[in-house]
Amino acid sequence: MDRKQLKRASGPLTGEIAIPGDKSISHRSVMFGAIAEGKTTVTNFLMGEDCLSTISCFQKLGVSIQHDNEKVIIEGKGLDGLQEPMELLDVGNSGTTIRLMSGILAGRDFHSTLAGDSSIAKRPMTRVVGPLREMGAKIDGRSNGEFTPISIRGNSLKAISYKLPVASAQVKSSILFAGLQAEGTTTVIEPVSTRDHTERMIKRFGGNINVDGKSIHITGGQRLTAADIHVPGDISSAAFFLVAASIVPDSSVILKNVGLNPTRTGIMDVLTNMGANVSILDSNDEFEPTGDLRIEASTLKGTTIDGEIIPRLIDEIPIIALLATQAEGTTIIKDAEELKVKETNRIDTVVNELKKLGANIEATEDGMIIHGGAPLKGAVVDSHGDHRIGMMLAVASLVTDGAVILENAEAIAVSYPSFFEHMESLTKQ
Ligand SMILES: O=C(O)C1=C[C@@H](OP(=O)(O)O)[C@@H](O)[C@H](O)C1
Ligand SMILES: C=C(OP(=O)(O)O)C(=O)O
Repeated sequence: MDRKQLKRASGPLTGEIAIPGDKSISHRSVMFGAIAEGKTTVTNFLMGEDCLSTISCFQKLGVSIQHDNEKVIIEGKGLDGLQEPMELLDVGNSGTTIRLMSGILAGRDFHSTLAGDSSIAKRPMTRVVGPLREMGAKIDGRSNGEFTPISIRGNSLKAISYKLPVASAQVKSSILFAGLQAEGTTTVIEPVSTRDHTERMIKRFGGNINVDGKSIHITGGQRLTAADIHVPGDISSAAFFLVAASIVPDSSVILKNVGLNPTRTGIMDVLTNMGANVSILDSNDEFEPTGDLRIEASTLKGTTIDGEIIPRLIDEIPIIALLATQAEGTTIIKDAEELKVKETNRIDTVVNELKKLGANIEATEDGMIIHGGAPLKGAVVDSHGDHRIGMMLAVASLVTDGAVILENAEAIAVSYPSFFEHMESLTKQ
């Protein structure tokens, strides 16, 4: 357990940093590289613990994967190249790993067992187990497959048409991976659009996928071919410094190489609505759009965040809650009940930890209400093993009167191992 003492910023945040690779895209680059035919080279891969769990699971499935810093080389032998693992597939803390891999394993004719840490053990799996069983996979697990460990005996699959009960890119992607192996055309219908990295990557690896509004169609039996992937920086990681520079007076920071896929840029819309001073300096539209961002401190006002924007910023809600404590007026976050099934119940952890710092914040059934302007003070706070809560609290320490002691700070390595280095580089005068 790592206890870290953090201090208020002694001046503005200045300088520039290159944001590390996107977690969602890094996971998918290994998954597609492993099931495609040929050598896939991935650059700017996120060396966070979650993505390393994905690499280790595919190595246990017999895939040769080498990595050296942010470069990963995967020798794909097609879906049929995956082999029955001799060991448990340990997904660590990563929901994306277990949910997406389940879709791949559902169509493989062998047995595998997946489990992870104590947080994964509490996260719901029926959302993927249900549709994968409908397609023909045999899956069992604790509480009839709702919780890990889950074991999968893959099978020949049949296509389904599936209306997602929750807006979840993980569930969508899991079914698309199974659909790639099923007989016929699988359709997934989303209630609200979610991140589309899987769809983009299927095309990048030479596959066919048809997106018609919120309906996505994929035909089984396709063979994918290796591709080179340069992973853009993670906007969900950039979000912590977008907020830090917005709330520490006189700051001016440049964040290089940030992924700007429109299904992920809800934070930019919220910053703009709240009066933040953020601009895109230079952008590039490759298979995933990217750009450099400039952010300067400004006066902020409260806003309402609800409806279709929620999946576009779901992982940024903890840091948006902190932003709202520094704004004039009230911020209301609604339609975000999915926060309850993340690494922690992020409605409760955000509210409880920010209250310890003196924030005027209350939990609601599907979000939270934040009354801005209450001065924040030092306290002992806890990430509860949730990387995004840990980083939000570390950013909060820049504006508290008095030191913040952060318990379980090590969780941050799940998605942003160089977070404290970057924070130091921007805060040193
Ligand atoms: O597909 C992905 O890479 C992710 C989807 C989201 O989860 P849900 O699909 O459960 O909303 C997000 O919270 C998670 O961090 C990554
Ligand atoms: C929810 C997250 O990830 P996962 O579901 O992959 O654990 C996250 O990174 O905030």
